[in-house]
Amino acid sequence: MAEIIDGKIVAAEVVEGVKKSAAALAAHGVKPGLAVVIVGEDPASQVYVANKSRTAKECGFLSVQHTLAADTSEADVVALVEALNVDPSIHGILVQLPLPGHIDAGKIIQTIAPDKDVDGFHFINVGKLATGEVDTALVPCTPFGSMLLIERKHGKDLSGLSAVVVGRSNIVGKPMAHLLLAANATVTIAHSRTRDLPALCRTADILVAAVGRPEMVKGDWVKPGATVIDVGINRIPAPEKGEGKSRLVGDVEFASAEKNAGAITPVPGGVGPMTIAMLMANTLVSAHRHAGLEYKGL
Ligand SMILES: Nc1nc2c(c(=O)[nH]1)N[C@@H](CN(C=O)c1ccc(C(=O)N[C@@H](CCC(=O)O)C(=O)O)cc1)CN2
Ligand SMILES: [Mg+2]
Repeated sequence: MAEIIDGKIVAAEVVEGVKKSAAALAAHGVKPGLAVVIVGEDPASQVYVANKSRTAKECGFLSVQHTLAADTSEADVVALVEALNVDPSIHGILVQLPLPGHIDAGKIIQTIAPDKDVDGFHFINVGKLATGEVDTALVPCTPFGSMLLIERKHGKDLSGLSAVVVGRSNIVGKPMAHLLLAANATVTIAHSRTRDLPALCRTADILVAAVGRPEMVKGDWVKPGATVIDVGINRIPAPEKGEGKSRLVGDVEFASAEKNAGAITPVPGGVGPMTIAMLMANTLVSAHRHAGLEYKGL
């Protein structure tokens, strides 16, 4: 049976480190500031945003939340982001996704000042990551957190290891592949058009599932001893828990995969908590950079 990688424990360690470093920054008169923008009332987004704001406060940050009505115009969201871009008390700006359909998420993301883009979605940060400038980029939180879990298992140098990333999203799949590549892994990105996906997955020493399809990756797709990072968070009906009840599952069929894997992240409690922890780390990094200070963390 696989070792279960507990993301809650690692995330708590990251947050603890951020707290200490934020306290040290206070001696320089710097208080990291995180602004979180949410448009509309998507219940899951509301929970994530509340967790982000709460964790930021726990870290000793200035935590500002802007809650906008679902019918807010794109121009008004742009204007808010532009105001935050020039607000010296704010070092990190995050616009919660998804946005309502009438707002072009790409336009909003490209409006965020790259040096405050703690989600790491701006073209500048994407380009830095893709060209190996990881040290000056802001790295997307979910892949960054996944990478930290992989590092805990395999160290920082993945030379000789083969990694398969299932999913090619801009938010997870592509940045994940770049981080693995930067760590010297031999990386393949797989997706819905990949031929014989099970066979490809079976070649992976590190298998990252980020497709958003409940329990798609089966246990017999996992090479014996592989490290499996499940990025999926899917809510599915759970009639066994009662009428109308649901439960969370990942993109990996956990019960069968844990029999083959050497180590595996659970859902919930794996990658999810790392996303919020790494957001804190990114905000801290940004606050250091804005103050002209070096951050030697993580
Ligand atoms: N602007 C952004 N929007 C979104 C991001 C993002 O990184 N930036 N990621 C996701 C949502 N997300 C954070 O925003 C997020 C999702 C899940 C978790 C998490 O801790 N999940 C728990 C389970 C939670 C539950 O019970 O529902 C877990 O996996 O243990 C944290 C953050 C989309 N939008
Ligand atoms: Mg849209």
